[in-house]
Amino acid sequence: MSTPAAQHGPGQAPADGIAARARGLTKAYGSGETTVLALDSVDADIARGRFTAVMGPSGSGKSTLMHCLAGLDTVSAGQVWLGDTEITGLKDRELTRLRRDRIGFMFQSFNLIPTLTAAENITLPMDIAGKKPDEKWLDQVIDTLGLRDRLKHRPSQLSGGQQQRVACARALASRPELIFADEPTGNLDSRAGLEVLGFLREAVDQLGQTVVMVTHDPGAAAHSDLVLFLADGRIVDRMQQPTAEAVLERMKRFDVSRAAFDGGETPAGDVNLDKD
Ligand SMILES: Nc1ncnc2c1ncn2[C@@H]1O[C@H](COP(=O)(O)OP(=O)(O)OP(=O)(O)O)[C@@H](O)[C@H]1O
Repeated sequence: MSTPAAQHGPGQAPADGIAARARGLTKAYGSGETTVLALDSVDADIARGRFTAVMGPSGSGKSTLMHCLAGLDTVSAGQVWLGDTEITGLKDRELTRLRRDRIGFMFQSFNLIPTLTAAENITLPMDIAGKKPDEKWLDQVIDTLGLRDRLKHRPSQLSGGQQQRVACARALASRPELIFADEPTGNLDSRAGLEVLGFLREAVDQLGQTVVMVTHDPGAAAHSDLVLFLADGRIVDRMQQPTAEAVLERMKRFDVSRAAFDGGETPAGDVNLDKD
């Protein structure tokens, strides 16, 4: 599914159908003996109009990968494209504009403004950008998310699930090229979590959006089209059309290899450490 890095010069457009692309993406924190290699030469393609989940043990680099793909963090080496724009090397101001205009974000903690109504929260990023929302699209998003009768409520008057639906509508409002969701169900009970996952699925299937979701939950990952598994800063496996059971089984193998490693033994041997 990937094209060798050598085929891409700086700023050269990636092929159609790819919403975001990373080549040789490397991120190190700190320096000298305390250096942590959070991402180790990652190659990844995020397919347009698809729902991609990112999973892996704690500290494997999931958030760092998302932050680097979204232009929220600088990279140590390698290249990242959003659509046909190479974002590695862009200046802060250009990155801010790119994130505002082309990317939607959802976080575990909703990040809504408490003094604003649901409607105001949904359009806030566009208001800040001085852009008028496409009313037809916005109506469709609000109806798809079942928020029509909650628009005048403030976040404190909404349940967690409703607040996350508002955050989802905010992410969708500008019809972004890519939505990044970082543990979007982490603060929700299982029923509200399922609802939000269902809406993300609908955003992909019915509204044609592209979603990348970081999660620890195999059940949540099962709503995606493709799971990327990270371990020690590398993509070590991919699973198409995942089921919760298959994802859980795959995650257990990380535990086995980690336990063996911690015990000073050779890892179980069934973990696929091949990149791409
Ligand atoms: N700002 C930072 N400074 C130093 N090290 C960092 C920083 N951010 C992340 N790291 C390290 O980089 C590695 C990857 O972190 P990251 O948060 O991407 O992992 P993760 O898979 O998202 O973890 P979790 O599932 O626990 O959220 C970890 O070893 C972490 O300690």
